[in-house]
Amino acid sequence: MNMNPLKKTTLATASRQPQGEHPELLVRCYLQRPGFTLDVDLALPGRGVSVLFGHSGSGKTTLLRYIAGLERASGELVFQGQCWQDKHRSVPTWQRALAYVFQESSLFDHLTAAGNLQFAIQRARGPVEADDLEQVTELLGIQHTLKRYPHQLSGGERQRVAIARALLSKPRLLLMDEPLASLDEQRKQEILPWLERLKTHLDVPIVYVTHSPAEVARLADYLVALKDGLVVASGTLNDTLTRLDFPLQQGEDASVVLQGHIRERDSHWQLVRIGFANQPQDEDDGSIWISDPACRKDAPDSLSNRTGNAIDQPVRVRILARDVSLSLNRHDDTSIVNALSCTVEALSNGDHDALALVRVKVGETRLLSRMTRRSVVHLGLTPGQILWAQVKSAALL
Ligand SMILES: Nc1ncnc2c1ncn2[C@@H]1O[C@H](COP(=O)(O)OP(=O)(O)OP(=O)(O)O)[C@@H](O)[C@H]1O
Repeated sequence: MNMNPLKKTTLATASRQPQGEHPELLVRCYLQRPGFTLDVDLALPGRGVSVLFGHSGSGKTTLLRYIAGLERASGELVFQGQCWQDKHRSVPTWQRALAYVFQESSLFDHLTAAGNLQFAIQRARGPVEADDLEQVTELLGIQHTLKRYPHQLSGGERQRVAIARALLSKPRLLLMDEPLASLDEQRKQEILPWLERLKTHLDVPIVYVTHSPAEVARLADYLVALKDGLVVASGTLNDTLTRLDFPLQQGEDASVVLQGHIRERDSHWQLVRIGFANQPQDEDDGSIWISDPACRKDAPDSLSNRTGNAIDQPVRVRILARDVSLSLNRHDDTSIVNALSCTVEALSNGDHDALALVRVKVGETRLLSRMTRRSVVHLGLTPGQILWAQVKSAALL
């Protein structure tokens, strides 16, 4: 679906330019409250999902509301070459081509789901064809909800209708403020695949607020970490997650999220090979074997080996730093299937005095390994050193 093909312009100054992307949203914002200052200078890419991540009170919602024109602050805001705010003017929210999805679905209770969608269609920024309505309801899997009122829907269904309503207003930018926050864990797991579909099928850039590492791993293409109103890191998902000082990397959950493709299936041992290089034949950038998701009892049809369409399917894989060990020599006398030749890039102290975090490079792919500082000294690890990374397990997201 291509409801809103994006016009590409290059706007950012070099210092704020997101790598590998055309910046489409330039945000400079300065706002002071008692005990809190938001001071941000960012260039966000014009496609995919940019996640604003940070602890409670770090300023995520305030920044999103500023982009929407709901928060007064000094600064500058330029979206696709259009100035929404500078020191002379502030374009009102209704004139900004955006839609906002809140934590709670905010549907009209007296209207059915279809009525809520019609409300958006009547106020849309451009003509909404019958096809658009069909595509959006299919994309979010809400066809069965259309005749029902909000109180007759589950929390996840209500949120999906709210997202559909936002899309049918034909925004050129979608802002989502913790859209899963009001849902229990099971509902979150239900709705995440729909959000993943959204990002794959939609040409509208999304700015998404969350403090959930799981949502970052599944949805983010570009990541901005906020702390006490300041940007402490920003960049593509892989660049930020492999920074040793990134807030998400402190603790047991330190991990990288790699984007790759299913390259090969071993039906005898029920394993698949995930390659991280762009070319199927190129294994230099790393390639790991994991248990075949199609053989799980709850495997979705799209991954099923019976359909035969899974090879070359793009996937995301999360590898925890604690599941990666390093050794000077390659060992074949181990139960660990994946051994990758790698180069040490950087080392830092871990979240505990006894622990260290080591970043290694396998071709162009970066992994993190969490180990004791004693092991670092024992192996004599230094940047540039060539050794072997053993990946104990990896999760297909
Ligand atoms: N309307 C308001 N008036 C005054 N202070 C506010 C207001 N809204 C938020 N704040 C304060 O501004 C700071 C940033 O709040 P904000 O809601 O942007 O953080 P957040 O990162 O989105 O947090 P959370 O994850 O809990 O939603 C906090 O110190 C908060 O207490």
